[in-house]
Amino acid sequence: MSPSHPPTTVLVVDDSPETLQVLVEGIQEEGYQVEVAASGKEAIQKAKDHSFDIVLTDLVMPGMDGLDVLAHFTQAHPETIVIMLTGYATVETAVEAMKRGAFDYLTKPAKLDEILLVLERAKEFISLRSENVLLKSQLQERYRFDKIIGQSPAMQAIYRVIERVARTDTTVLITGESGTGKELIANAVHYNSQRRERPLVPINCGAIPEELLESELFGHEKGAFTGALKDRKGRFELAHQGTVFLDEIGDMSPKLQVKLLRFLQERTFERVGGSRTIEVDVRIIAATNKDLEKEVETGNFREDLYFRLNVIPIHVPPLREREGDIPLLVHYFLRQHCLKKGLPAKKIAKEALDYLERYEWPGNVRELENMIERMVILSESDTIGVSDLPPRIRKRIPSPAPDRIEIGEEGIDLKQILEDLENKLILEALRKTGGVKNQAAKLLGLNRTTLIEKLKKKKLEVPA
Ligand SMILES: Nc1ncnc2c1ncn2[C@@H]1O[C@H](COP(=O)(O)OP(=O)(O)OP(=O)(O)O)[C@@H](O)[C@H]1O
Repeated sequence: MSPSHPPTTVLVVDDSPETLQVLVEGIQEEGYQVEVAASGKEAIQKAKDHSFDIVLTDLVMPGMDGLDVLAHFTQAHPETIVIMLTGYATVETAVEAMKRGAFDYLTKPAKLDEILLVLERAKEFISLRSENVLLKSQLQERYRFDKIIGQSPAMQAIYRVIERVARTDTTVLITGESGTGKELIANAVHYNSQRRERPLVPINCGAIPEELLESELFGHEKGAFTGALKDRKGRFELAHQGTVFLDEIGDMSPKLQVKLLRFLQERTFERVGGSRTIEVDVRIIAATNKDLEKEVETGNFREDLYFRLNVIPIHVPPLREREGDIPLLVHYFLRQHCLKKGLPAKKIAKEALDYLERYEWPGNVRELENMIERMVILSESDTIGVSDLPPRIRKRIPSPAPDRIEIGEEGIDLKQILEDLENKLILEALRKTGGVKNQAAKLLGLNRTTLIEKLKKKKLEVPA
């Protein structure tokens, strides 16, 4: 353990004060924080107020003996390490103590050196154990959102919201362009919540005609409409104690918006064609790629429903705005799709990856994944190169220079011309991206720091 850790605490339990005196001084000198107890009873009392890393106890004591002390600590303070001190006559009992969970034993009269050695080992054990706990929790951390790839600040902020919101039953509204991973996030919220053992029931409100959607959501009674041959539970009932994921909520008809609003307010509903009021306990996660605020303004979406849904908003940014996530996703999908197809793992050439990083990805992660899947199948070599990329991604910004430039007798200043051209292109990229250096750098095929260095060197002003 490094010196910055708090000192290891040791409780020495012995009924003979002389032994105690010598032991305590010696152990303290080595940097341990030592407490003493003259009986098992006192030890238990002390452990109520302090937590000890290590208990060093005599085996034979009047009243509670060392085995009793051991039994108490393994029960009440399983983290504490117990070491037995024993005379030759009771070595067998000490061995028995080891079987019952003691860390080690020492025979009396124990030399201080021996004691320190055992303490050192115990300390090492404690340190390894806590490292192990840490590693395990880091693993959990990693696996918690194992299907969502991305380390950009934007994604990290989303992970933090997921974590916080998963612990509650609050309604969540996930917005973002198509293919940004909204459904994946809805899944993460559900599977990290206390409802994880109960169903997550998704429904795409945009894909189902209104009449059908109503009965899908709320269920129907026999005879409610032609074709309703028997009673049927809706998704809300099926999701009882779980989560309902209402995808494409922005496409819901005004009539259903009213019914959904009532459900959100009262948590009760009637099946289509039914009069019995049904109560269910579900958490609602809704998602849309529409700008709901705009939809509210134009009267397509009820404002009151919008407020009910937008309790915790999660906005998923488009892929082109997630700094550094594209290479992570590319490698992840390459691995996944090669594995799925039983192919040896393929790599991607740096230059090809550069193109992918510069592309705008209007279809976001879905488009990226589909493209990688196709390339895995189509590319014949084990490294994907620029020629394997679809033409739309390979296209370059058209060169602003004409095909042929005359050079007169007087010659030209090549350096100056190139410098001017470079300046113009940099300014154009900055103008196009509203001065956002990150995006401008991408347009220019530079990394951000290179662009910033160039701006500084050339003393260029970022256009307003
Ligand atoms: N961060 C990510 N890491 C790994 N895979 C992702 C990520 N984001 C999206 N995907 C994958 O991309 C595809 C599209 O994601 P998803 O369906 O969650 O998007 P969406 O925003 O709900 O899309 P839509 O609005 O069109 O319904 C899925 O196959 C999903 O697994």
